[in-house]
Amino acid sequence: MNISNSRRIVIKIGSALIAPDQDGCRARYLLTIAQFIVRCRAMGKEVVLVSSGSVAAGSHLFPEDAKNSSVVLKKAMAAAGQTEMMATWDRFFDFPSAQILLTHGDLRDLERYNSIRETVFTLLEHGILPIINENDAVTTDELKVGDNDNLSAMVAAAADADVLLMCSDVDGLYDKNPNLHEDASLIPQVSEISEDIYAMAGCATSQVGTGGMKTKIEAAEKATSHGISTYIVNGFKESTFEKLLAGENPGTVFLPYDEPMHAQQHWMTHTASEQGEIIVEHGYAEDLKDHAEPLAAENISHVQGEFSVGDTVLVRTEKGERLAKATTNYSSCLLNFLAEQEQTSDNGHLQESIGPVISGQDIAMLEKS
Ligand SMILES: Nc1ncnc2c1ncn2[C@@H]1O[C@H](COP(=O)(O)OP(=O)(O)O)[C@@H](O)[C@H]1O
Ligand SMILES: N[C@@H](CCC(=O)OP(=O)(O)O)C(=O)O
Repeated sequence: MNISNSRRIVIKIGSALIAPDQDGCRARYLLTIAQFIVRCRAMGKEVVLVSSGSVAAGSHLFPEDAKNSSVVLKKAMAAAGQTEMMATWDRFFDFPSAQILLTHGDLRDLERYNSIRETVFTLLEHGILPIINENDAVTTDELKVGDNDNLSAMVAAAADADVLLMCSDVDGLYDKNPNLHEDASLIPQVSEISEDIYAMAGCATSQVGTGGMKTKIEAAEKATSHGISTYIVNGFKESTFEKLLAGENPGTVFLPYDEPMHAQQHWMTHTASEQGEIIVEHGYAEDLKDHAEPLAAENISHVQGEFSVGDTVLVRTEKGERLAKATTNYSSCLLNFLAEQEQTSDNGHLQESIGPVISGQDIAMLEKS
């Protein structure tokens, strides 16, 4: 899938494009991108914008030495800069735009995840451009995504997009950092994201970037597993967007999985956070590596953490090998109770009435790490 034959596109814009001088938002590079968005919509495509830049836009309101500041000041910068960033985008369009601020806490809660989907779909139905950013002002270490590359991939999956465009300050993924190596070569296409691909990615070197190339590859892994064609392109070049509209690849394209994960499995694998752990016995662990099958209480060695029915849990071995993430049908309290009962009576009848601890279709196998 490319831009010319796509239906719904998520475009991620990095900080360096919004606030290139780290001195408030600048239209310098945004006009071309705004025109691209307008042309996509005129072609009948739906667009969702994930925009970084609130911290970079707000930093000039604080003392110069605050730029490498504490988390608290960065949150204040984000809150102040978000207003400026939204106003900057809104000035380019003669159609309305809408602000959506998210944390990972929102995305990993299935009820809130579905609520986000409903809001995005409703905005798109009414011709309103959703502009999404991480809610830096309220997020915490435990709740945050931390970079808009991964956020844009989660948004693309939630929005059922068919293309994710990550616009950066380089042409695409190179075999090594092009800002540090003159002999770096651009990689036009990635059909499988392997450890070798990750090994090429260094960190951000711009003054304002957060994610670097590693987070873009993580994002590509999330999006392609959901069947989304993912591009890393140079947002600073006008030619980038002309080529995209012509159906060409101006940067690096990550090809989508031939057999994408089902939506629920994708959400569990890439967005949900495990609320606890179920440690399984060796026999079940070995069977699970072949195929996902229901988990019964007798296959459980023990549980860790506290979780409720319907929560996402990690299924792992005694040695810590992460096997799968799954939706549990039993709370940790009930599983611990069953474990105590096992010594005294047969609780098989209880399981017959409730069913398996984990149903086969609620298991998302994890890639061997
Ligand atoms: N293998 C690589 N290919 C391309 N860029 C790389 C690579 N490794 C590290 N980088 C760095 O990643 C930067 C892009 O990430 P980042 O600064 O976070 O951009 P953005 O703000 O657009 O997300 C590039 O400017 C480059 O310095
Ligand atoms: N929520 C942050 C996003 C930070 C971020 O991911 O920046 P970048 O690596 O430039 O896309 C902000 O608006 O500054």
